[in-house]
Amino acid sequence: MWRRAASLSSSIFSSSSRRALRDRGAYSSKAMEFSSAEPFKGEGCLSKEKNLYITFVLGGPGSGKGTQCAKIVENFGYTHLSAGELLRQEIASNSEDGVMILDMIKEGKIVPSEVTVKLIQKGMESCDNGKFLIDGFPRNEENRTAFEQIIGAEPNIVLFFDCPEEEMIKRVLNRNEGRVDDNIDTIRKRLKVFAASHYPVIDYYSKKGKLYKIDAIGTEDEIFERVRPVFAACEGAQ
Ligand SMILES: Nc1ncnc2c1ncn2[C@@H]1O[C@H](COP(=O)(O)OP(=O)(O)OP(=O)(O)O)[C@@H](O)[C@H]1O
Ligand SMILES: Nc1ccn([C@@H]2O[C@H](COP(=O)(O)O)[C@@H](O)[C@H]2O)c(=O)n1
Ligand SMILES: [Mg+2]
Repeated sequence: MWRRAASLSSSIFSSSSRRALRDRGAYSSKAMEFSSAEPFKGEGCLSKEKNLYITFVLGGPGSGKGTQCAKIVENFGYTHLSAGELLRQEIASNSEDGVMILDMIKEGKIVPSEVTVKLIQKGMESCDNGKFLIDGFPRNEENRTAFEQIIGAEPNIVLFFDCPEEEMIKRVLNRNEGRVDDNIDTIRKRLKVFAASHYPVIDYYSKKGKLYKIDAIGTEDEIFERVRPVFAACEGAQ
């Protein structure tokens, strides 16, 4: 059974699971420093109603977050909430914030955290499942602290897809899904924003022993074989 986020942390992994993960190259040396359970604030309504298991999925534009999330959903029964996709749906619904969000996305900027977290909250509340992949979030420290304050929870684990810029540019330009930000000018802006804002977030979770850094070069299946053991270890610990 999935337990309340309060009682879960990377400490749920047995030492043999940790060894197996390390041997498969699923995480960096920093992330190998597992911390003990963090106190769970649990003030948000969600945390009182559901047993939560939250994974944040990080990585630059085109690093393959969405692609790998689809495989995690298929294999491990998570609910996938992509922050970018929730924002695009908000634009499509002609909501009050739609025009502001579209302008930010076209410029590769990060939308004010309260807007994004409220959309994530709605997504989490409308779902019976408590196992969430929150993709493309948090993009910066403001996102991270807003989630803690509004949702009242922390992630159990954080995946970081590590991909060179040239590869990310190539993948985004080949994506062909009609996204307004899949053009070279916006990609360059998004990469700048990513470079300027992601490190403190990664560092924060690394120090907490929650970070799994995944080498995002290879075929989609090869990369998933690096991701799989992270989730298999969680299942084994239930
Ligand atoms: N390992 C891979 N090798 C080659 N192409 C890939 C790989 N993984 C994903 N792709 C392709 O690269 C593109 C970007 O992948 P994806 O949409 O999963 O990235 P993302 O990290 O979610 O990007 P964004 O942050 O822009 O939403 C897609 O067209 C996808 O099919
Ligand atoms: N936490 C976030 C996530 C996304 N955005 C905006 O959406 C754009 C697309 O996001 P993807 O994850 O789908 O690549 C992104 O460039 C941002 O403009 C955001 O503001 N905050
Ligand atoms: Mg995506």
